[in-house]
Amino acid sequence: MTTDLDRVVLIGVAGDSGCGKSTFLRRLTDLFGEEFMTVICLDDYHSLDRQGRKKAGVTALDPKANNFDLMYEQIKALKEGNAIDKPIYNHETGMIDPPERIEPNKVIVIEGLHPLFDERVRSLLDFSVYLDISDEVKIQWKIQRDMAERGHSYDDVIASINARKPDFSAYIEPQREFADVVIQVLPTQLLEDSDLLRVRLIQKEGVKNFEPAYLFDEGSTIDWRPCGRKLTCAYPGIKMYYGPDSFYGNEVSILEVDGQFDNLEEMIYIESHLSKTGTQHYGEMTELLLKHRDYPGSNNGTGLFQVLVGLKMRETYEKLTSTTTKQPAQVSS
Ligand SMILES: Nc1ncnc2c1ncn2[C@@H]1O[C@H](COP(=O)(O)OP(=O)(O)OP(=O)(O)O)[C@@H](O)[C@H]1O
Ligand SMILES: O=C(CO)[C@H](O)[C@H](O)COP(=O)(O)O
Repeated sequence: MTTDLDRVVLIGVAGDSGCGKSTFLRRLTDLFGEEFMTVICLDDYHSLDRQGRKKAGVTALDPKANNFDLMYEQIKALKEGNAIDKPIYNHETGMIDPPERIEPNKVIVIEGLHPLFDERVRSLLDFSVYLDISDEVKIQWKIQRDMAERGHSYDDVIASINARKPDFSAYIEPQREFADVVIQVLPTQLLEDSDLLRVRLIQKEGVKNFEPAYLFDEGSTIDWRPCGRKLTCAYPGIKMYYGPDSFYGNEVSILEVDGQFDNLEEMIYIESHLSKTGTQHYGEMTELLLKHRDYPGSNNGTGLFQVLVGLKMRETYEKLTSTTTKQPAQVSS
């Protein structure tokens, strides 16, 4: 087929199941538009179905249960502007369904357990994020969802997290090293036994087409307590941090928010102290948060950083597409 797409931009969203990938993708849709963004769930590249995994004694997180050759070939084809016939993993039956045709699009997002696992797939990505949820928080979120919506017991939830843990540590978590940004979600340091969150945005330095966002003064180290006249906060307030660090031996800069925002309208105060956010007009970040105040995490650092990472993805997209000189339409067999 031929396509008039000048440049297909490929984004990777990595993380365990139940770590907020769908919420993040809904926020991305606001920025790219549903029509121009196609999401591919990498569960569709499971090579073993549920029964096959049971027989082989492997989990879906194990590379042996996934077809990375096909993943690479198909993602590469999409990036080159060609349509693919992608397999479908059916979560209801646990079986592999007949394939579906996927056309290339301006933005292709590959999301799931392994977008950064295979070196060949990784090399195709234009920007990537890893959603890094600490065990304590993962348990909290899974309990909320799986007990309330899926009828699982507390013990089921803990058992399923524990059963996945060895493969998660072996195959999923190490992908953090390769992400351009990591959104790390940890329990608060402001109070003991609280469900408040401390959220860190770990931004890799030196990545092409990506300049990390910063607070006040680029490259310095800042501790900021923004609560006061311009930001109302309930006890124990909010603590923000910005500074340089190293992560898997890479130079990074970290932005951090610990605590919860009481009045989302006042987010403009925080936004006006952040720079290189990728916004296209003053207050855009606050507007995007306010648009979906009902999404989980909108009143803490998870929502704020998901929006910020989305804006940086859009900025990367703009940079890549504005520098592309128009190529003749591709012809493939
Ligand atoms: N920022 C957040 N704050 C609080 N809870 C959250 C947050 N993000 C997600 N959750 C909780 O985790 C659940 C799973 O979120 P989401 O569906 O976005 O994750 P997912 O990674 O797409 O999951 P899956 O792959 O299992 O579909 C939500 O229903 C919600 O209960
Ligand atoms: O980690 C997962 C990603 O969503 C799933 O557990 C994996 O895809 C297997 O799915 P299922 O449990 O429905 O067979």
